[in-house]
Amino acid sequence: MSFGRVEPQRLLRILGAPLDCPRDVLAFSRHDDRDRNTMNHTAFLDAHYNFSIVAASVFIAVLASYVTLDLSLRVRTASGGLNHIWWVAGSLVMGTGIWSMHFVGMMAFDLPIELGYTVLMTGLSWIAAVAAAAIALHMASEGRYSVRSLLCASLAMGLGITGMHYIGMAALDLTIPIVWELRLVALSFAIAVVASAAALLIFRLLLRISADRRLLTQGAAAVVMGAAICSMHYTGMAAAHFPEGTVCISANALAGDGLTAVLIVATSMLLLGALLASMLEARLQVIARRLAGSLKEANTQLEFANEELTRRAFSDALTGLPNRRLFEERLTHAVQRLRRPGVSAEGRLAVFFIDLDGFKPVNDSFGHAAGDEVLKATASRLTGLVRSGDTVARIGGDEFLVLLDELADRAACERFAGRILEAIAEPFIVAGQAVKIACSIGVATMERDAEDVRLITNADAAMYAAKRVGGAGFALFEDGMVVDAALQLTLQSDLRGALDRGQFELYYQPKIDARKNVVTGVEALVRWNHPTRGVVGPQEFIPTAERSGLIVRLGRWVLDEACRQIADWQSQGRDLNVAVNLSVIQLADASLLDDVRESLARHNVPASRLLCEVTESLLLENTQATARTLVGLRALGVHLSVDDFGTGYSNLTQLKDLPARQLKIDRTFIQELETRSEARAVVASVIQLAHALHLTVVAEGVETAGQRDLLKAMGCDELQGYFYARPMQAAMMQSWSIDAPLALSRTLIAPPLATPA
Ligand SMILES: Nc1nc2c(ncn2[C@@H]2O[C@@H]3COP(=O)(O)O[C@H]4[C@@H](O)[C@H](n5cnc6c(=O)[nH]c(N)nc65)O[C@@H]4COP(=O)(O)O[C@H]3[C@H]2O)c(=O)[nH]1
Repeated sequence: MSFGRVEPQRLLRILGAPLDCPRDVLAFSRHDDRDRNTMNHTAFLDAHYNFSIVAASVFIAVLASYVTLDLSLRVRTASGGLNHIWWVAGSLVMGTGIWSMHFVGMMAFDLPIELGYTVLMTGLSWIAAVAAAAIALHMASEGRYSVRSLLCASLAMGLGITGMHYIGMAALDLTIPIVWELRLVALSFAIAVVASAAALLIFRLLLRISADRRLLTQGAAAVVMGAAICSMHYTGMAAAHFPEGTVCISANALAGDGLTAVLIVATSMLLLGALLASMLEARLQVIARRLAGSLKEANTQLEFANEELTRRAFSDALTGLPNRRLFEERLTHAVQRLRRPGVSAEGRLAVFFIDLDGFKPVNDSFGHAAGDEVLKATASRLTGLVRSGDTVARIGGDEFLVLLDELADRAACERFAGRILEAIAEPFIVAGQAVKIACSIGVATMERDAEDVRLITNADAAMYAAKRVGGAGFALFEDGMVVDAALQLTLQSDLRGALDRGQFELYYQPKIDARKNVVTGVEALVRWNHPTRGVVGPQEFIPTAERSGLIVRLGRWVLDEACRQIADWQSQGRDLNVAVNLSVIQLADASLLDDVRESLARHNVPASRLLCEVTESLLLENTQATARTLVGLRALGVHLSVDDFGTGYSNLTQLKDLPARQLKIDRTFIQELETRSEARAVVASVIQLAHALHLTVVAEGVETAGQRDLLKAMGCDELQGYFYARPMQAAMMQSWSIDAPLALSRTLIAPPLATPA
C-alpha cells in the first residue's frame, strides 16, 4: 500500500526534526550559502519518500522501542544466568529492530536512480546497531547510574546508532559519493545521543513504576523513543545529498520492494516474538516469585515451628525458665569450663535445689491459676537474684534449680541461699491476699578438681535434709545425705503401696487430767509397719507423704481408724476422746469435711469424741480454704486443738478468733521448765491467758515428775508425755494404768521405734 510521495521537508515536520533547515538543502535542489564550498555548482538528485514505507519504519522503531523496554526489565529482573541470555537475545532483537527501522527508512527513500546495498556494509551496520543495543541493555540492567556513566553510555549508544546509520549509507556503492551537510550530520549524532540518554532514563523510570501502570507508560515511552530514533535517521538522511549523474553500483545487491516487505514482516515478527517471549517470561517470573513467596512463607512457618518446638523442649511452659534438660546441658558445659586448664583453682560451681514449703495448700485452696501465679512470681524473684550468666530452671511442680559458677567459697553459697530464703519469704499476693510461703534449699558445690558431678542429685539430697528439719532453711550437701535421699525415694515408692497393704497402724498416747489424775483421752499417732525396716515413725514419712500427695488418703485412713477405735473402746465401756493430727494439705482438701462426717457416721461415733490437732503456724496462715474447713469441723461438733503452740509467731489474742477448744504447749518449753525461769514465766502466762480465752491447756512432752509438778502448780489442765506413757498400740491401752510404776509403764508401754536402716 502506498500513500504517495512526500516532500522531505514535510516528512521532517511530521517526525519532529528541526525545521530551520535551509529550504535549499531540504529540497536537495538549491545550494546552502554556509556550505557553499562543498556544494557549489553541484546539482543534486531529487529525493522523495514513500510515506507508507516511512510509516512502516516508524512502526518498527516504536515496536522495537517497546520490545526493548520490555527486554530491559527482563535483563534487570531475571536471575541465575538468565539475565545474560536475555541481554544477548535482547541486544540482537533491539539492534535488529533499530537497524531494520533504518533499512526500511532507506527503502522509503526514493531517488530517480536504482539503489541497492552492499552485503558487507549492511552487515556491519547491523553489528553497530546490535552493539549500541548491547550497551543500552547493559546499562538498563544496572538500574541506577551516575550522571557520568549515563553520559558515557549515551555517547557510546549514540555513536553506535549513528555508526549504524552512516555505515548503512555507505552500503550504497555510488559512482559519485554523497555530499554530506555536516551541520545536519552533527545534529543527527546529537539526536542519537540525546535519544539514547532519554532511553536510558526511561529504562530506569520504568523500573520504579508499578506493574499495573507500566503498560501505558511503556507505550508512551516507546512512542517517544521511536520518534527520537526516526528523527535521528531522517535528519541523517536530510544531511545526504546525491549528486546528479551518480550511479549506484550496488543496485543489484540488496534491494527491491519484495525485500522491503520481507524485512518489515520478518522484523515485526521477530520483535513481536521477542515481546511475547518477554511477556511470557514476566508471567513466569510472577509465578516464580509467588511460588518463592509461598515457599518462603512455608519456610518461615517451619522455622517458627522448629523454634517453638526447641523452645518447648528446653523450657518450662509456665515460667519460661529453662527446664531440667537445658539445665543439665548448661551444667555439663559449666563443669567442662571449670575443668579447662587456666581456670582459677579456687573456682567452684554451686547448684541450689529449691522446693517451696506449703505451696500445695495454696494451689489447693486458691486454685491452680493462683498456684501458677506463685510459681511465676517465684521464677521472677529467683531470676532477679542471679547474674546474666547464671541459670535458673524450673524442673517440675514447685521445684527450682539455680546454677551459679565462679563462686568463691561455701560462705558465698550460704549467703546466696540466705538471699533466696529472704526473697521467697516475702508475701505473695494471691487473689488479692498476702500469702506467706517458705522454701527448703539444698546446696551442692563442685570444686575444680572434683570427680563427682552429681550436683543435682546431691543438691536434692541436701534439700531433703533441710526439709526434714522443718523446712524454711537450707542445707549444704554432705556425703551421708545421698544415702538419705536414696532412702527417701524408696520410701516414696513404698508408701504408695503401704496403704493398700494395710501397713499403717495407729498408736495412742494418753492425755492425763492434771487435777484428777485420770485419762481424758489419747492422741492417735500413725506408725508404718515397714516390711523390712520395722516400725517407722511419722516424721520420716509424713513429709514424703505430703510431697507425693498421699497424705490425703493416709489422713482419711487415720480418721476412719480413729473413729473405729473410739467405737471399739465405747463398746468396751471406755469413753475416750481421740485426737488426730491434720496435715496442712488435708485442711486445704475440700473432701475433708465429708470424710470426717462419713467416718463418724460409719462407726456411729459422736463428733465430740473426736479432736483435730492442727499446728499453730498452719492455723495462722488461715487461708480461705483452711478457715472454711475449721468452721465446718466446728459445725460438725468436732473439737479443735492448736498443736505445737509457741513454735509459730502468733500471740494469744490471735487465737481468740479461732474455733479451737484446746491449746497444746510445745514440748521445747516443757523441757526447759526445770532449768530456765524464762520458760516457766512463758508457760505460766500462756496457761493464764489461754484460760482467759476459755481454752484448755495441754502440756506435751512431760518427761519428769518435776515438770509434772510445776505444770500442775501453774494450773495446766492436761499432761501428755513419756512420764506417763509413750505412744502405744490400742491393745496395750487395756493393760496400761496411770498408777503403774513409772519404770514398768516405760518398759511395758513404750515400744521403741525401729531405727531406720
Ligand atoms: N521427746 C519426747 N517426745 C514425746 C514425748 N511425748 C510425746 N512425744 C512425741 O511427740 C510427738 C507428738 O506429736 P505431735 O507434736 O503432734 O507431732 C506429730 C505429728 O505432727 C506427726 N503425726 C503423727 N501422726 C500423724 C498423723 O496421723 N497425721 C499427721 N498429719 N501427722 C502425724 O508426727 C509428729 C511426730 O509424731 P511422733 O513421732 O509420734 O511423736 C509424737 C510423740 O511420740 C516426750 O515426753 N518426749
